[in-house]
Amino acid sequence: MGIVERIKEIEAEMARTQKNKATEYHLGQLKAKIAKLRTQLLEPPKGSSGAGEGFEVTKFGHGRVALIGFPSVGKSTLLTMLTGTHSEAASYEFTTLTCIPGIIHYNDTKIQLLDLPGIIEGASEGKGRGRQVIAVSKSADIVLMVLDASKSEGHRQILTKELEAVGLRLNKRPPQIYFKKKKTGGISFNSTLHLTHVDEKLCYQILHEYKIHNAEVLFREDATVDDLIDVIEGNRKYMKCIYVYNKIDVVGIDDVDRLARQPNSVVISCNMKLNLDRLLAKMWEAMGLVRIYTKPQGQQPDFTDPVVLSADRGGCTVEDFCNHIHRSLVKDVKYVLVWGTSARHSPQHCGLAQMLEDEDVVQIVKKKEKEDGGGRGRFKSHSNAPSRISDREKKAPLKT
Ligand SMILES: Nc1nc2c(ncn2[C@@H]2O[C@H](COP(=O)(O)OP(=O)(O)OP(=O)(O)O)[C@@H](O)[C@H]2O)c(=O)[nH]1
Repeated sequence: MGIVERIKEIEAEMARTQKNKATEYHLGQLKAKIAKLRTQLLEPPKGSSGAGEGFEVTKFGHGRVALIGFPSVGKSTLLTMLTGTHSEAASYEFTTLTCIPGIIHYNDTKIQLLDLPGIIEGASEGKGRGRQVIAVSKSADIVLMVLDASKSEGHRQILTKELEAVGLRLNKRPPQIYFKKKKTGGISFNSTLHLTHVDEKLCYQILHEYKIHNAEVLFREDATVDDLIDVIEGNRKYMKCIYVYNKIDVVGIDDVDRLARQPNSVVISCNMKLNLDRLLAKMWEAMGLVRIYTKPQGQQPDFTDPVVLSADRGGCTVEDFCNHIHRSLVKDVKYVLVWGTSARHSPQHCGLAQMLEDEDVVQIVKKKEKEDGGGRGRFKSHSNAPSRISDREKKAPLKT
């Protein structure tokens, strides 16, 4: 029997089983069995990267956004509108067969937008191009789920289910469960609060299903069995998702109003160019990018070419900023001067642990320079445009 058939069989058994206190252990075990089989199903064939031909697109820019949705909802039209890159759009389904990248220029940053083939129900079982689409989506920072405003609301649920089945968790944060496998010592089960969904016995049974006999488990929130399985599997991807309802030009104002009020949703019309700026603003907000402008000593900040940091990738402290410029920079930093919303007063003298915020301006004062020149210190040739800064530095008077 194939993996898909085994999953279906277990799902049928779960549907037949009544949910009550007596069956919860059995149901928990069945859930763990399904999770294990799904992980097996998703393992890429040996020797392949997971993506397929036409899907291996090099990462570019400061972030990556994937467009996913059913066929003919307007993904290609949206890519063309936002990036100017032409992606085949037509009124028949499955016009896009591979991954088409485009670049959005927004707020001094470049964001890579990927148009992907429409996915269908059963994508999680490898139907259609589902497997490749999902593999590429996982490589993105956020997902835009494009939906047809004139079609059933059920589409959103079906897509979310398909993505959940392959380990993508949309608009959720990782469960607050500490889990560590050990070599000896048995299982230690603890919680910092009263648990209503999982008890020690259920936890033991699930771990047993994974053949884990020595581990430390600490619940820091009232998590569910599914959360525990997610933590044990350890391969879940937690992503922000914006639900983009396209084609609002063909639905009534009441429907538009209802859709627009849902959380994480934006209503747009590509054909009439409606609300695209709102979509860009929402996308920017969800990506959580932080632009830091560098200021050479005695000169105006360089507002053309920010260093772009992200809390999800690498972090946003002064140390992360320095590492982004050059790995060896951190050990030379005496302190930094920060102007902007993260500073309590302008400029603020900060250390490496200071959290930076979007549009802060940073000047680095190096140890050696201070010692060498008594105030002649300056931030040299470590920005994204080194030659330009050092050229300007040569001419400019050295003020803070
Ligand atoms: N009424 C209306 N039609 C739209 C809008 N945006 C796109 N369309 C139409 O929807 C059809 C499908 O658009 P595509 O951009 O090819 O859709 P897709 O999601 O890329 O489709 P696949 O490549 O099959 O996955 C085309 O005929 C578009 O003209 C819109 O805002 N309003």
